[in-house]
Amino acid sequence: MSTMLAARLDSTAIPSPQLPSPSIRLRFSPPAGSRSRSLAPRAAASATAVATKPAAAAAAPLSADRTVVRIGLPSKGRMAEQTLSLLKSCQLSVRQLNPRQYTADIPLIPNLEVWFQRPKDIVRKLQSGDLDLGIVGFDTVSEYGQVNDDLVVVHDALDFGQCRLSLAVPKGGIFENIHSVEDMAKMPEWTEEQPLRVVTGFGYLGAKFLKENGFKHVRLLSADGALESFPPMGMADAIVDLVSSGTTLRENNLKEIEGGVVLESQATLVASRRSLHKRNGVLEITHELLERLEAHLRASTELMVTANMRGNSAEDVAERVLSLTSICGLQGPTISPVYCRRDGKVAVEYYAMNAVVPQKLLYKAIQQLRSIGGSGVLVTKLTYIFDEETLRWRDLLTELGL
Ligand SMILES: Nc1ncnc2c1ncn2[C@@H]1O[C@H](COP(=O)(O)OP(=O)(O)OP(=O)(O)O)[C@@H](O)[C@H]1O
Ligand SMILES: O=P(O)(O)OC[C@H]1O[C@H](OP(=O)(O)OP(=O)(O)O)[C@H](O)[C@@H]1O
Ligand SMILES: [Mg+2]
Repeated sequence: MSTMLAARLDSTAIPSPQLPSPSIRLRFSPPAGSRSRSLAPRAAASATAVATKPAAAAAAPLSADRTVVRIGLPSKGRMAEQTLSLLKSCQLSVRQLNPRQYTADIPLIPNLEVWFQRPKDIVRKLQSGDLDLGIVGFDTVSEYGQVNDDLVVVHDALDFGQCRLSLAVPKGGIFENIHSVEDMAKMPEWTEEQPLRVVTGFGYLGAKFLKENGFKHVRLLSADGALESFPPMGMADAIVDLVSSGTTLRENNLKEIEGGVVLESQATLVASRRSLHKRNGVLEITHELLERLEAHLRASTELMVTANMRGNSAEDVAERVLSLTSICGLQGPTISPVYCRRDGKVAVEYYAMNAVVPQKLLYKAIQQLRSIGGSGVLVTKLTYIFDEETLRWRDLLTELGL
């Protein structure tokens, strides 16, 4: 049975399990997709800031006697495996000698210690100075990262754990004709005596969202899991929970409504600002992680295609290849002669064409290459595409004032 706590939402306080006072600073950066997304958590709630930082939440001092850098990775749940697999794809395999141990290492980065922790504890330990870096969902960073503004989202889109924090209500009954948050806030059913009961594991974000959307009479209930069962059981009117495929909502006769997305989330790499500034090695390790992650994720949607083409010259082959819509390469295709021996002499009859092709255009590229005389087409996966510079790194330095 889930634990359940109740909090009343009034016009001044935003309850949060970890906040000593209702004065909270919520810091969202610009939406992902923009050039400056390196420090940019994606937030449907794009609003910046509510009030000031609570004095009691000032950052704990950094322990100077720790020389090793620490990264927190999810110890369990759906993100644990995908985090390890992403790191492995970047040649950063995590070596855990004993599965019952909470520590591990990454042989390629000797000064980095891995700590397996629950996602919310990763955020808390970043804030307390016990961790320097972490991989967690943006939802968790946003919910538990409000105590101080020490957290920096270094990579906002690690391309797994995609979900949204959303308000959902029963499909029928009093909600049958309710299709938007606006409609819902105006429902006459919610009174001081009988407030809207919303169950959520996201007390801070949920309360903030409801308040910003004009809900006056709300009773916030906190629960750990199976939130979707609360409305059908009559224990709550609505939920604020994570949605991915929407299956759990559907199976429980719940629906999302227009304007009800509180936050878009996916896995992020987060760092402690103080560690980046003050702890030896953190900035360098963050740079390497960021370079590898960004280059790997950039490469993950592309394939390298090599084909042999008959031609009179490299230019002749290039002319034909450049006429294809599916092959553009990074800077353009590379065309190089394939040497063979003819009548005792070195000759060139074929040229090899190399180009990076978006995965979704692969089949079209092969058809088009064949149509201009391409043969022996080889397709290889790419591990990395390193650009001239890592955009997120530049943004991080700017954010840190370096
Ligand atoms: N259905 C989902 N699809 C994709 N990502 C999700 C989904 N649910 C949660 N996530 C992401 O994965 C993170 C971890 O969720 P997970 O369910 O593994 O742990 P938890 O809910 O914090 O713990 P537990 O379920 O054990 O109480 C979430 O913070 C969120 O970022
Ligand atoms: O939209 P869907 O793809 O159906 O996913 C949404 C469900 O996933 C999460 O639950 P989880 O599986 O983590 O179980 P939990 O409630 O125990 O956390 C979330 O809390 C939803 O219940
Ligand atoms: Mg869960």
